[in-house]
Amino acid sequence: MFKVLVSDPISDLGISLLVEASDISIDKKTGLSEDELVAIIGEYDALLVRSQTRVTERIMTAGKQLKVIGRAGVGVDNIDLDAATKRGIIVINAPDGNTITTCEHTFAMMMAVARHIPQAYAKTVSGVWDRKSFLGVELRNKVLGVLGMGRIGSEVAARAKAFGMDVLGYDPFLTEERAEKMGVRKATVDDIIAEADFITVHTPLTPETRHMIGKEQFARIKKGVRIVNCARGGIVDELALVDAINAGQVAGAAFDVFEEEPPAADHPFLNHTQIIVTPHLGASTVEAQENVAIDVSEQLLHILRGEPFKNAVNMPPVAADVMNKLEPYFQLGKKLGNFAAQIAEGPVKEIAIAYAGELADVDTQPLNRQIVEGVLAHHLGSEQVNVVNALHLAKNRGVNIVVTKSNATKGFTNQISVTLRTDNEERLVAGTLLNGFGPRITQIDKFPVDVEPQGHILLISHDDKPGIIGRVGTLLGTRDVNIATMQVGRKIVGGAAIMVVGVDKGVTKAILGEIASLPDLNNAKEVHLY
Ligand SMILES: NC(=O)C1=CN([C@@H]2O[C@H](COP(=O)(O)OP(=O)(O)OC[C@H]3O[C@@H](n4cnc5c(N)ncnc54)[C@H](O)[C@@H]3O)[C@@H](O)[C@H]2O)C=CC1
Ligand SMILES: O=C(O)CCC(=O)C(=O)O
Repeated sequence: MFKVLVSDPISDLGISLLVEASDISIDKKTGLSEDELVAIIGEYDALLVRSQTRVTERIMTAGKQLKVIGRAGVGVDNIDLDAATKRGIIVINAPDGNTITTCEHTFAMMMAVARHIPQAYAKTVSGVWDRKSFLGVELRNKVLGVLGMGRIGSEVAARAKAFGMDVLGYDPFLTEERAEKMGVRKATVDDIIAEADFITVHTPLTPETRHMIGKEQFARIKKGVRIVNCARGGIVDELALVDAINAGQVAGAAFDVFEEEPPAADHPFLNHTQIIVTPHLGASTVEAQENVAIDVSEQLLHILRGEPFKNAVNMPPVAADVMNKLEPYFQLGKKLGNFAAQIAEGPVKEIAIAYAGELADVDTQPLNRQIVEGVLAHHLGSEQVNVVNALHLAKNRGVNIVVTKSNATKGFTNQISVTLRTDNEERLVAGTLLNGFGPRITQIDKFPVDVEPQGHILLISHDDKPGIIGRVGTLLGTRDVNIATMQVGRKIVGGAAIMVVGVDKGVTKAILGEIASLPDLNNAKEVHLY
C-alpha cells in the first residue's frame, strides 16, 4: 500500500483516480507549516501539492520514503528541485492542464486593464455613477508583445489575432516558420519594448527572465503601453513599473502574480488606481484544476507502481516516439547493468555502454540512466538509487560514463553491451530483446551465450574439458540445488570457457567455493536478478 499526502487544496474529482486505487491510501492535510510537514512526511511515499506548500530540503530529508512529489500545475518554484534530484525523488508537474485557463485569465486581465473594469465596478457599487473617468482603449489594431511563446503565450497570441491585434512574439525557441504559421511577427525584446501597446509575459522566472522588463526597458518603452503578468512575479520589476506608471510612461498594468506572495499590505500595487490585481488566480477554474489533478494523479500512480511515466521535471524531457523505441529495453538495460555490477570485482571506475543496431540512431539518455541505475543499485541498494539520481550519484562517486553507438547490427536488431572497468578488472555483459522471447543475455565477457536474465544464475569459469558439466551437476544435486537451465560458452575448443547455470534457489558461499575447487574449474559466482 502506497501512502500519498495531499497538502494543498486539489480538485477531489481530479484525484479520484488515487482515491479509488486499491493500492493507494490518501490523506488530505492542507495548510500545514514546514515543521508540521516534517513531523509527518516520513510515512508517505508521495506528496501532492499545488503552489502553497513550499517543499523544502528539510521536508525531503524527513521524507525517508518519499519517491515522488507531484505538482498540480506548471511552475515548480515551490519545490527544491536540486534537493529532490540528490535524493532520487521524482518531481512531476502537469504542464498542459491549465494552459487555456491561464490564457483566458490573461485575456480577462488585458481587457479589464484596457477598459478599467475593476475600478469602474468599485465606483459603481459604491453608489457613484461615473461615466467620465473610465475611457478605455480597443484591442483591435493594437500591437501585442508576447514574451515567452510556449504553451500559454502561443494560446494568447492565437486569441489576440481573433481580436484583430498585431502580435509580436519573442522566445529563444521561436522559429521564423512557427511564427509565420501562427501569424505572429518574430521579434526581439527591444522590438517589443519599442512597438507594443500591450505587453504580456509568459516565461518561467529564471535568472535570465528576472526583471526582463526593468528600469532600463521602462526608460525606452512605448508611451501608453499596458503590461500584463499572469506568469511569475519578478519577470517585470514591480518598483520600476510603479515609477514608470507614475511618470506617465506606462498607462496601466494587470498582475496576477507578485514577487512575494501574498504581497505585503503596503505593496505599491494594492492601492494604485492604474494597476489591477488578482491573487494568483491564473489557473483557478474548475476545468483546469480537474485537468491538472487528473494528469498529476495518473503520473504519480505510474511512478509508485514502477511503470513508465512522463513530465518529470528533474529529468530531461523525452519525445514520445523516442520513448516508444527505448522503453522496451529499460528492463534489459537495468538487468545488464546489475549483472555486470554483480560479477565485477573492485570499485567501479567506468561504465562503458555500447549500442549496436537501430538504437544507435536514438537519443538513448533515458536508457543510459536505467543501465547506470542497475549498476549502482548493486552497490548502493535499490532504495537509494533510481533513474532520477543515478547519473548524479555516479558523478559524485567519480564514475565515468562512456556511451558509444554503432549501426553495425552484430546479428541482432539491437544489442546493448555494458562494460564495467574497476581497479581490478574489466567485465562485459551484453544483451538484446529477442522477438517473441523477450530479454536475453547474448554475451558475457568474450563468450557468446543465450541466457534469460532472471532469477538465480551461477556464472562458472572453467577449462573446456570433458566431464565438467557432470561434475557441476552432481555437486549441485548433492547439495539439493535444482538446475533449471544450463549454457556453456567457449571461444576455442579446449580453451577458457564459461558455464551459466540457472538454479531454482540461491546457493551459499560454501557451495560456490566447492564448485570453484572442482578439478578444471576456476571460479564460481552467483548473480541474482529480479
Ligand atoms: N498565473 C498562474 O496561475 C499560472 C502561471 N503559469 C506560469 O506561466 C508561465 C508560462 O507557462 P507555460 O506557457 O505553460 O510554460 P512553457 O514552458 O510552455 O513556456 C514558457 C516559454 O518561455 C520561454 N522562455 C524561457 N526563457 C525565456 C526568455 N528569456 N525570453 C523569452 N522567452 C523565454 C520558453 O522557451 C518557453 O517557450 C510559467 O511561468 C508558469 O509557471 C502557468 C499556469 C498558471
Ligand atoms: O496552482 C495554482 O493555482 C498556480 C498555478 C501556477 O502558477 C502554475 O501552474 O504555474
